[in-house]
Amino acid sequence: MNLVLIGYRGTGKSHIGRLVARQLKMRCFSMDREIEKQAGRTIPEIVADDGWTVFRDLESDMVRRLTALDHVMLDTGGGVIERPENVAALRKNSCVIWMTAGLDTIVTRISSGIHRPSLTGDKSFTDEVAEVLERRNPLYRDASHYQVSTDGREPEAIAAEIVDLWEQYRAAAGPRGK
Ligand SMILES: Nc1ncnc2c1ncn2[C@@H]1O[C@H](COP(=O)(O)OP(=O)(O)OP(=O)(O)O)[C@@H](O)[C@H]1O
Ligand SMILES: O=C(O)C1=C[C@@H](O)[C@@H](O)[C@H](O)C1
Ligand SMILES: [Mg+2]
Repeated sequence: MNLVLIGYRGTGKSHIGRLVARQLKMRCFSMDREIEKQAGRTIPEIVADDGWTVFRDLESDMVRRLTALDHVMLDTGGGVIERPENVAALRKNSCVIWMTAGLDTIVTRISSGIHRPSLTGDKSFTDEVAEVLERRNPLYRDASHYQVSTDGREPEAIAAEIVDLWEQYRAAAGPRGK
C-alpha cells in the first residue's frame, strides 16, 4: 500500500512528504520532479513549449508508472486530481491525504516562486488561486481518504498527524494494508 499526498500548490506536499517518508522509511517520489527528470526540462519549459495538455499527459503517464510501485510515498502535483483516471489509479492501492491551507497561507507560501506557471494566464495571482481552489476543492475532497489542515502549524506536527492517519488506514485495511 502507498501513501499519497494531494493538495493545491504550497500546501506543503513536498516539504511534509519528505518528513513523513523519512519517519516511515518509505521511498518518496515527487511527481513534478520525476516528470522533469524524464522530460529533461522544467515544468515551466514543458508548459511554455508544448502547453498544458502535453504536461497533463506526462503527469498521467507518471501516475500510472508510480502507482505500479508498492510501499512508496507519492508527493503529487497540485493538478493531479484534474483527471479522473489519475484519481482512480491513485486511490487503488493507497491512503490518499488531502493537505489544505487557506488562500492567504497559499499566496504567502508560493508567491515568490518562479517554477509554478500560471494556470489561468489572465488573472492576478490571488484571484487565480481563489478561482482554481474553489473549482478544485470538491475534486480534492472526493479523491481523498483524509483531510489535514496545514494553516499555522509546524511541519513536524503535520507530519505526525499524517503518520497517525496512515497507521489508522492500514489497520482498517487489514492484510491488504501490509
Ligand atoms: N507547515 C508549514 N509552515 C510553514 N511553511 C511551510 C509549511 N509547509 C510548507 N511550507 C513552505 O511553503 C512552501 C511551499 O511548500 P511545498 O513546496 O512543500 O508545497 P507543495 O504542496 O509541494 O507545492 P507544489 O504543488 O507547488 O509543489 C515551501 O517554501 C515550504 O517550505
Ligand atoms: O496546480 C497545478 O495544476 C500544478 C501544480 C504543480 O505541482 C505542477 O504539477 C504544475 O505546475 C501544475
Ligand atoms: Mg511540491
